Amino acid sequence: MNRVDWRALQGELDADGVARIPALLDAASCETLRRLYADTGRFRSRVIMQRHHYGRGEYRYFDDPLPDVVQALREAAYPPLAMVANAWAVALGESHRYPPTHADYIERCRAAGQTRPTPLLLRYGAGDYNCLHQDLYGEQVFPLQIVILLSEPGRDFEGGEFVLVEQRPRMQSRVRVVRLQQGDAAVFAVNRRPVAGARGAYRVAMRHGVSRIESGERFALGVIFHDAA
Ligand SMILES: O=C(O)CCC(=O)C(=O)O
Ligand SMILES: [Fe+2]
Repeated sequence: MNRVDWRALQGELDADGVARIPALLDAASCETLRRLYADTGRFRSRVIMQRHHYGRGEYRYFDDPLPDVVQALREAAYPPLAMVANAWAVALGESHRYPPTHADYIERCRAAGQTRPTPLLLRYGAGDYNCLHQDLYGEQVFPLQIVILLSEPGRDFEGGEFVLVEQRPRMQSRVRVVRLQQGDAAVFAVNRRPVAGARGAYRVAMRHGVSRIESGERFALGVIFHDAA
């Protein structure tokens, strides 16, 4: 995490609501995380997406204690992202502010009854997809999250692109495909973000999802900063 240029990333997030971090994890770490999927004792729950009309595929929410790499990622990425989150709150005229450390923020989630960890591993096979959605789990919402692709496109799977859709006021929706390679991360807006307009900032709603996996198997790690009720 030390090599991440947070300043540049903050600028990209302000401009686009999404930023890529190339090679955040090396291939060995990706493989280790991918293999954890079968280790059912590490997870608090499993979701079969088609049962809830979330798409097709499945995911598992990690239980406490989180894997070291996930815990470290949450702690290291939170402070620079909280600066963006606070600037967005100011721009949107919202009064809440995010505390400087993730431990402080988790205390706030706990006080709101959001005590269950939200980092997750997702597994998709051929024909699977993830419908456009927002990862909201209670009143406490940290407005940025991270996804890391654990499989290699072209080698492990085809299709399965991460997409973001922006709904701007009185305009038609706009889609962005974020091309990731194994180990790359995307940082993106969870539910809304400010966009500078002629008369101050306006609010843009964001949703994300994954297009159909055409073949092979695709794993991803999702790191969400608020916990769940
Ligand atoms: O599989 C993906 O790339 C997206 C997963 C997702 O929806 C998330 O991490 O919140
Ligand atoms: Fe998601």
